[in-house]
Amino acid sequence: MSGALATTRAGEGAAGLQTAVRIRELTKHFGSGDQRVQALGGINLDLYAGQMSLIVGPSGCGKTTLLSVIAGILNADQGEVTIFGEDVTKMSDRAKTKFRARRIGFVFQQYNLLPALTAAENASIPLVIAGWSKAPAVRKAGEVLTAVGMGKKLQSLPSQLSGGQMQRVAIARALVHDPHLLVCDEPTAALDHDTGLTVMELIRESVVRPDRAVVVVTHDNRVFHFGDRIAHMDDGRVVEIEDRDRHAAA
Ligand SMILES: Nc1ncnc2c1ncn2[C@@H]1O[C@H](COP(=O)(O)OP(=O)(O)OP(=O)(O)O)[C@@H](O)[C@H]1O
Repeated sequence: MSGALATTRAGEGAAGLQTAVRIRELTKHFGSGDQRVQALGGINLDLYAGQMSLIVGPSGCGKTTLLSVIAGILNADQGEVTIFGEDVTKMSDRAKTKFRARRIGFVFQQYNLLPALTAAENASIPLVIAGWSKAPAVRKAGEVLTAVGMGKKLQSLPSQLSGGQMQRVAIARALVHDPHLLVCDEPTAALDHDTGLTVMELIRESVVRPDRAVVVVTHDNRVFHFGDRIAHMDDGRVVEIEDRDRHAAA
């Protein structure tokens, strides 16, 4: 597909869209002394609601580190990350865990399904963690699984599913608690090309709503065209931002 493409310098914003993720002067190092590695070297980036944003760049440039800080899994050294107006970098670990459970959904390259649980039970986990009792949680998970094309596999175990089907279960699990932000780390990396495209389409359809945002880390350039905003990273920095008008005439 093709659409109008605008390239801006890192840090510039797009007008008229609600900011979902606001990142300012974010730094992160690992190790110390000779082993010290700068993973993030002062990131400034805005990602918008109603959009799918991609974070791309060469191996080791800091993509997963950035996604982990956005998702509140990893603490930054310095800087600020606000998610729909809430500053995760200022939260206590306890508050962050609660915030994550309520507001964020996760999809990873590895599906991380529990092998002894059915598809519906796996997808219900965030609701059970949020305090739902099992029967309504599994029922709700069944609805979301049906919406992602897995209605006939609710009782299947992960070992009975293909990679693409397992990723659909993982997507249903990520969406079941109706998060505002969906973060995906290489969601297509373990899938063949066509299945990868279907999964990206599904993620896009499921989350691109005015009050929701999705951020995908990927090195798979075959899925770049799904992005509304593409942040290119190199050596711990955002070096270029592409904004694509998906509705523009080809
Ligand atoms: N836990 C860690 N301990 C030490 N160094 C780390 C750790 N995690 C990441 N790094 C280093 O930080 C830098 C950024 O890593 P990161 O995993 O964020 O990159 P990436 O762009 O996601 O790479 P890839 O595409 O290969 O997954 C790399 O130099 C990496 O070796």
